[in-house]
Amino acid sequence: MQNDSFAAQMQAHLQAAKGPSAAAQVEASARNDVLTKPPGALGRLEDLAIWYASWRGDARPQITAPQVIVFAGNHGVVAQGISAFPAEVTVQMVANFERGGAAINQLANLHGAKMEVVALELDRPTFDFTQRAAMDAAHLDAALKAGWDAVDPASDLLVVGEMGIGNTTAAAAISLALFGGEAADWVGRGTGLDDAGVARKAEVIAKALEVNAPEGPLEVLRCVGGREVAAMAGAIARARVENIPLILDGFICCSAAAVLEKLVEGALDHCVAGHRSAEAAHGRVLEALGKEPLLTLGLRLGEGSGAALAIGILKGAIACHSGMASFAEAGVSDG
Ligand SMILES: O=C(O)c1ccc[n+]([C@@H]2O[C@H](COP(=O)([O-])O)[C@@H](O)[C@H]2O)c1
Ligand SMILES: Cc1cc2nc[nH]c2cc1C
Repeated sequence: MQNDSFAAQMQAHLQAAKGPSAAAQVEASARNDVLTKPPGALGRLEDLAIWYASWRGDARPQITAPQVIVFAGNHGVVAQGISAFPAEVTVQMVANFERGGAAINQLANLHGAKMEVVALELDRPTFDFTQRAAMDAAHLDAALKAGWDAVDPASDLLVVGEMGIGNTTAAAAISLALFGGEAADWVGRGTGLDDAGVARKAEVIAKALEVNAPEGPLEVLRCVGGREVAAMAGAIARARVENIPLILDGFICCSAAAVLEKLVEGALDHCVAGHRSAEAAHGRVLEALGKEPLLTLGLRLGEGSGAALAIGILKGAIACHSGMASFAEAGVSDG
């Protein structure tokens, strides 16, 4: 093979990936039509159930093996003063995840999801992307592969989350590069920047794109992304190839996902948006991806927390779809 980089292999896998099962979709829709409820009365839960069934190739599925993966990375661009918190919080929070003390641990436990934490070279932050590319090709490949390998192919639902002080700046730079507009459209407070900090962040991402001028989605990811962002992209791609439905989290997760959609159209068809974060630019990314969020609760935590909360909604949809009686079975008159 001429280009045997992991990134090129991942792209080829995405291009060759199968879609959902049309037969399961037809069967699940037919089942939905005869369940004991007025037509459409379960609203979006009905669409969710049919979508999930078609991706699993099973008209009456169960969710028994959800997986949550939290990727962590450090960012050289923190030297530009773009976060309200110091970089050491990333490694400290990884220890907290490992001890079970973070929000994501509680939400994963609540929904019976197994959770893994993948820390990506925390003592080797990416390069400051206002000076040069954040990663070289080998760094990008290693991070994509770490994400790809972290997915358990036996999972039946995936949530990918992240922890990385400075990563809303990376997500903003990615979004500006992929979708255009003004730098100011894509920056927000992150962990709690003041107005001056947000203005500085806009200058930082504008400079990053001037200095790097990345061309193509994978170059955008390499130049202004980060290890945990690339790992999320690798995991989302693997889930697509394995037909594992995935719930997207906040701004950083969706910027990683957007790289894939720009790379291969339809790469996110196995994804539903778990929530809309309070980071304003997240709503813009969701709109650009055509994804309607399930929840809008003002969360801006990351870690996969909004997506993990939405596991309950998807489980509710599947419990109704697969467990309810039909009109005929229950002896209820239909309309
Ligand atoms: O998921 C989101 O939309 C989100 C919005 C704001 C902040 N975060 C989290 O906060 C961290 C990044 O914030 P910052 O200000 O350091 O760029 C990182 O660990 C993210 O998980 C996450
Ligand atoms: C404490 C803390 C927890 C987090 N979880 C995800 N991002 C975070 C950022 C901070 C600062």
